[in-house]
Amino acid sequence: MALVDKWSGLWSAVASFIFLWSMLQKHVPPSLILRLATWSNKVVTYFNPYLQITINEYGGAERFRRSDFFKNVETYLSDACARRARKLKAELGKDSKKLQVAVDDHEEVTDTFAGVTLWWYASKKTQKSNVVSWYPGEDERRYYRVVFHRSHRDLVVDSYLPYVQEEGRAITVRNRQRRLFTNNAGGGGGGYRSRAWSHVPFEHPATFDTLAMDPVEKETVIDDLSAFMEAKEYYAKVGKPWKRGYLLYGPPGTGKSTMIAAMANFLDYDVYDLELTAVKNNTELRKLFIETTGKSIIVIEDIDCSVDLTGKRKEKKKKTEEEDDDGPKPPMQPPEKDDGTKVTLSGLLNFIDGLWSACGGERIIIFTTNHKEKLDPALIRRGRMDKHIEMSYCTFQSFKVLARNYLDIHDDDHHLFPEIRQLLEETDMTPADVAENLMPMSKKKKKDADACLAALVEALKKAKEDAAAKALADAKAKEEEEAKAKEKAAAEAKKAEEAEDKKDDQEEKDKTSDSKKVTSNGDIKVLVGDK
Ligand SMILES: Nc1ncnc2c1ncn2[C@@H]1O[C@H](COP(=O)(O)OP(=O)(O)OP(=O)(O)O)[C@@H](O)[C@H]1O
Repeated sequence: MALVDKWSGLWSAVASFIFLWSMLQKHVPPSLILRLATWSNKVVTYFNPYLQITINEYGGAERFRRSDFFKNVETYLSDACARRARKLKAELGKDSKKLQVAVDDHEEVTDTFAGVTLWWYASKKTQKSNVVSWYPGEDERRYYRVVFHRSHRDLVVDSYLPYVQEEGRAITVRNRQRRLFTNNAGGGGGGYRSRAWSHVPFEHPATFDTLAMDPVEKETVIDDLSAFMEAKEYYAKVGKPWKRGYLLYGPPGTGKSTMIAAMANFLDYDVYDLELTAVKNNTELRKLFIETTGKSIIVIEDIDCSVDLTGKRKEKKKKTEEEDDDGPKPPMQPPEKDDGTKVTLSGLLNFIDGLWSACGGERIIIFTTNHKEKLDPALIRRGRMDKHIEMSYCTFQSFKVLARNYLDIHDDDHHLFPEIRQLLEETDMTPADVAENLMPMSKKKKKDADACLAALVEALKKAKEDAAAKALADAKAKEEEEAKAKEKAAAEAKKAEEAEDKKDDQEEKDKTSDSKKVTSNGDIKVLVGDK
């Protein structure tokens, strides 16, 4: 009965308020109503201890683009607070295969930061526009609103919101589908909407666990990458762009590309595979670089074969040295010209450490080569290529990684291991060739570790025999070449000796005939010959 009384009291109060309000609107001028509303707002604000901050989906400098801050808040709330919400929505992200679950509109969730409670509220407002929207929902603008006690204003503005922004960004990076980019021929300069890079999802499964290489060297690379990732402030402090260069060198099939994939997976970076032969000139190269994003690895494979960047300076230098030895100094060599028709060494050096290499930050540049000695020293000096990593033939340590990957052998006591260790020390076989031997012989046949290892032993023995035969043939060829050279030198020496003898004989003959002339003529002038 008491409850019914309370409700009827409330309804009558509401009804009185509505009546009063309608009377007020009828009899009081609108300017006074506006002033009354402003005052009442002020009174409410004065007594309300809570503040609110709104983060709009569009607005400010980003009128036509979804605000990054809004996206980061959305990601943060989905990750940190969605579990506490009762109304959620699920969407398939643009770049992600993962289902993204977010807090639904008109739903409130709480969060705590440094012991302070905050309330988040998601909602949307409809744009008032005369223009008919093209897509359903286009005129709706969503926003997030955070409410907190006014005593925590500084904490929220200075610490909490930047934290939400950073966390949201980090979660986005963790969840995104990474991409493998390749440059389009012509640098994407083919008109409207043409792009410099095309991409596919990056799904290479290689990791440092599956990479076969010397464990100590592997650890050094991992440490180096970890230090790079965490060194944002250090690079800023010393005034260097946040980038690092790696040179991977070694024979084909030793795992250079596999190492790049392992690095990308370790760092969670995108990969830009730059095909230099498809780049027209330095301008295009610069454009390609500018269009890369941060948190990426830029790779130029087989740099020695990509463009003629290697020999020119050396040839010029050699020529200059030869001419120095032989006589007059040549005129100064002109610097390598950029006539806009090719990528030059200086263009590539600019690409690595030019001014614009600082934009975006957090980039790794990797060159690979099978012939380190062919590269211009300027290209690979420390500071440009900070770390040189040699990928070598398969060692026993590397083999053990491959045996674990391919055959699930986790201990060292397989009876064939000692023989394999011995053979690997005696012969050069790339990890690619070792891996090939560890693959199951046919799809139908069950993978048999013993059979695979036996096949590897045979392959190693054969490789050893082939190498020995080749070394023998090479030595024989060298011996024959040396013998031939010796023979040739001896023949030439003999020829020279004979020529010398002939010359001496002739001189002797000439002397005899001249002296005869003197005796018969008795004329002194005839002594110097026929002249
Ligand atoms: N060190 C390694 N660890 C694990 N697998 C390897 C390794 N080296 C080679 N492989 C295997 O051999 C294949 C070829 O290796 P990869 O392409 O990485 O060699 P590369 O040195 O880049 O060769 P190239 O110089 O010809 O480009 C890889 O797909 C991988 O299966």
